[in-house]
Amino acid sequence: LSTTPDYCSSLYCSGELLHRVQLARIFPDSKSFVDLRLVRAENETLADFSKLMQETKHNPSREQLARFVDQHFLDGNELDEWLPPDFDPNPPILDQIRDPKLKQFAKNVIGIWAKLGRKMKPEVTQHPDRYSLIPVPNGFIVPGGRFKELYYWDSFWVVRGLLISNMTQTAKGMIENLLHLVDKLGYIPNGSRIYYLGRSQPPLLTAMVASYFAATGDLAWLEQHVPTVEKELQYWLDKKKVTVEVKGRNYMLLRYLSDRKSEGPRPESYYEDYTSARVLPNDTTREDFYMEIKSAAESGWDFSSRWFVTAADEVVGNLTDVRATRILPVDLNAIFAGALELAGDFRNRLKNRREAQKWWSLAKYWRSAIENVMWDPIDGVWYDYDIEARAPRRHFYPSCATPLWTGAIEPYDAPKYAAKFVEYLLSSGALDFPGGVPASILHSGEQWDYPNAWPPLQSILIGGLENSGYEEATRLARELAQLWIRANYIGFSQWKKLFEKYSAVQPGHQGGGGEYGVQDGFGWTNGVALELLQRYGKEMTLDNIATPTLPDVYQVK
Ligand SMILES: OC[C@H]1O[C@H](O[C@H]2O[C@H](CO)[C@@H](O)[C@H](O)[C@H]2O)[C@H](O)[C@@H](O)[C@@H]1O
Repeated sequence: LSTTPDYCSSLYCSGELLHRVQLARIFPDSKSFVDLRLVRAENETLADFSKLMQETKHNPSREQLARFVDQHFLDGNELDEWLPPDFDPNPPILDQIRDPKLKQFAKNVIGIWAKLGRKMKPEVTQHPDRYSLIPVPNGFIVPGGRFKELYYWDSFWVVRGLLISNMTQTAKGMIENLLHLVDKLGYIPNGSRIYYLGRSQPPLLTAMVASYFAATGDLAWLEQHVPTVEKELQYWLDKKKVTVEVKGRNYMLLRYLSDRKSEGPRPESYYEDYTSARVLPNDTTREDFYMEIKSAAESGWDFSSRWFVTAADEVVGNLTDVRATRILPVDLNAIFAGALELAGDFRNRLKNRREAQKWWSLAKYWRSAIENVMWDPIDGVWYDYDIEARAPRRHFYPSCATPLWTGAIEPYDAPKYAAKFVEYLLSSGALDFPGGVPASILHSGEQWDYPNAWPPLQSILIGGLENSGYEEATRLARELAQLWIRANYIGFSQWKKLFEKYSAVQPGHQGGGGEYGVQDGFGWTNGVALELLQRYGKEMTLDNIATPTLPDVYQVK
């Protein structure tokens, strides 16, 4: 890893070989090819490919390319299945769950940790140049399905679920893997593959460290890792900060922005990006498109109407309308404001008062920027802000609850915000679905839009309402938690699976849309289910869950 640059320059990320193989559609999922390992060194593979190109007069057939791949690449198989040593099928959390069916469900969810554990094979560290996988020192939990590596923001809900399951060592190992990546690269890539270099994901490392510290009180561990935590915060400040002028005042906020050095289509979705870009007029617009797409992927919301800016100001566009870099996202900034406050808390615990003050005042600044740029006092909600249009993006997305979730508001203001926010939510139509709160109420065909309901978004919305301390909000939080657990339970009873995303319209059914089939496992789904069962399991029963009646317009035919 010491030789890994901060963006990817190998054959896994660019060049003729990648281009030819991905466009030949040898694999139905573009990610399959870039997950293969090399049989021989990269330069030898490229030399053989040059020979093939010469022999075929630069026009190899699909069969010739397939044969080349077969001879020069192997199924990665770079991870061993790993039973986390602290796995306990019956942790104490189960005693806190009243309903016997839900208790059994929680036990099943916990059992899945044993199936999702992976550890790097020693060969990966010995020959890192033959793999797209980035080595990390400890065993970890993968999301599941095609996602067989570590993902940054997924890890937040996985770590929380592990802590609830009493798997403190595994949680610690996962966080230390992420810290290791910051030490080596200066930031955490989207996932632990070199093709994800140059883009990150929502900055939840500080919150993970806080969760681990809250669970263990391990001050020596905190002291050891605080500099790395701060290094990551500095990366976001250095690379993604932008100044925006609103009502005559300048504010500094963050946006998602992938590294310009990472050119071309996303390697793991090469065919999809390359074909989307075909309609664009020239290389410059195509490069801009690739950069916007990677920046949107950095948000974790890949893809969503959240990032569409259409010429005719239509709500729903297509992927060439993605303009993520001009949008200031509520969730990113609220997560960052929360992280700044936590960094101050860490320094305070370590008695570094001056350092603590520095982070706390930056956190206060960020909270006030969020309030001034994103809070809409009339609608009673936080909106993403479009820097170029100099206007808020007035649509419902569950990310609007993130300031309440991360405490990115002044504590004394929480009930005031929450009262208005609850009114907004109730009138938005977003709570009218029996299978959970959808990612939006806009039907774009993208996976982070209606009708998909995502586990992390339920966690943010429910957690935000709960944190506000406002009675009506906490009541709503409880109802939404019941609805979500019911949907998870129905799905598990029928398919014995937990999905990456669900349908908000048909409780327990898998979600759809986007560029790959739905995956199961699933890391963050397990984590969120356990979080809600821990918080509400004492009173929650499957019998007292009222199902909202779906408005006619959304009925499934
Ligand atoms: O291969 C397409 C995209 O897949 C990932 O995104 C989705 O899965 C991740 C793992 O669960 C999740 O973190 C993300 O929010 C999902 O949208 C990947 O992160 C993308 O970069 C990739 O292009």
